[in-house]
Amino acid sequence: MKLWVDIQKKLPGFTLDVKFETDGEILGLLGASGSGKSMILRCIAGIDTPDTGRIILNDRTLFDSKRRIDLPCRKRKVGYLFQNYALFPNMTVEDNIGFGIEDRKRADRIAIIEEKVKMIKLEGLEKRYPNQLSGGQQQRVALARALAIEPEALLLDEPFSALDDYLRNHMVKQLTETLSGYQGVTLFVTHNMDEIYSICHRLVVLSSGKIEAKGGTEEVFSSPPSLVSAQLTGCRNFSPAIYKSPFELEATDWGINLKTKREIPKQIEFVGIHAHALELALTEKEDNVFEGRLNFISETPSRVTVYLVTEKEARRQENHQIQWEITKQMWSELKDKPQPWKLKMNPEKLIII
Ligand SMILES: Nc1ncnc2c1ncn2[C@@H]1O[C@H](COP(=O)(O)OP(=O)(O)OP(=O)(O)O)[C@@H](O)[C@H]1O
Repeated sequence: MKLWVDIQKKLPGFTLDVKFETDGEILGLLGASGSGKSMILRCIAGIDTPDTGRIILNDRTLFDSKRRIDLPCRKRKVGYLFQNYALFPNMTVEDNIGFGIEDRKRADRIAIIEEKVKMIKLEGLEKRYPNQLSGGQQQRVALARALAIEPEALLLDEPFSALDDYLRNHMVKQLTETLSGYQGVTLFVTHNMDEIYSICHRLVVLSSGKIEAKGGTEEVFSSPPSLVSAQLTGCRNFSPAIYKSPFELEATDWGINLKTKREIPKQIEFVGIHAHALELALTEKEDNVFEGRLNFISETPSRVTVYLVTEKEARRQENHQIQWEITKQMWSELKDKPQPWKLKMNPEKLIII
């Protein structure tokens, strides 16, 4: 199973220009709103047409501008799960699922619908209309409809964006289970990095219609190659950086020198560290220990984000904050300890850009 995409499309104020390929693993497309994620899916599905380029699914050319090939949607064998599910409101669950397979023999069609209803665990609700289903159930019907055509590629466009947190976690688990039995290519679009991290093995990071990073999900999250890809994969702490030696840099906004595990290129621009990767220092002798003072905190029900200013920055009366994300438990142990606190940036966790 293989999908190969190399497409360009120009619109007023926006240019899409991407090239990537993917096989049977789930590929995530991560990008901010307006970065071109849906447009890529629409071009693969045949709903939108690139200006130039090629799209090849397994050994079939879906689109080739030079050879003037542009297969219609229904011949592409591509299943599309839209952001808002786009179920037909006047059709029952079974008719929605069977919509794309009306050309099949009646008995086959009934068998496929039955199998898909079972897959999404909606037995007994076949005669219901979409407005008689919960958001999560509607989404499962939309997934069943996309899979009923037995697609070689499945395109999922922000399938969880309309769900609340509880249902979202539940659906992520369910979708992963359903997809584990699916043999085709899957593209999963979202701007939610947690979803990408838990669902996708590989990742393409998009910004303004261009690819900022691609590779294994873990690898891109731990070593994003650009500032934008680091931000999109959740890094909130950055400082401009100056090369000092192959394994030492100066983080100018934070007023500290840092040792690194990875060799630093002379043209280094930024250093970053994830908010959850900061640690309390156990001894002064460790690498990359610095002193920080509390500026303020923000809380969620389970985590606390501590906004710190390094001691040097405080003296310079600068205010480049460092975010440190910790558990509530850790915060309750930390908050009454005398300041400045001694923290460290583990050399292995530094992101070098
Ligand atoms: N028909 C169109 N005419 C002009 N510009 C368009 C058209 N369709 C999309 N765009 C622009 O193309 C860009 C990419 O849109 P796209 O819907 O692919 O973004 P996205 O990354 O999926 O965003 P979101 O996460 O908000 O859905 C946007 O800047 C959008 O305004």
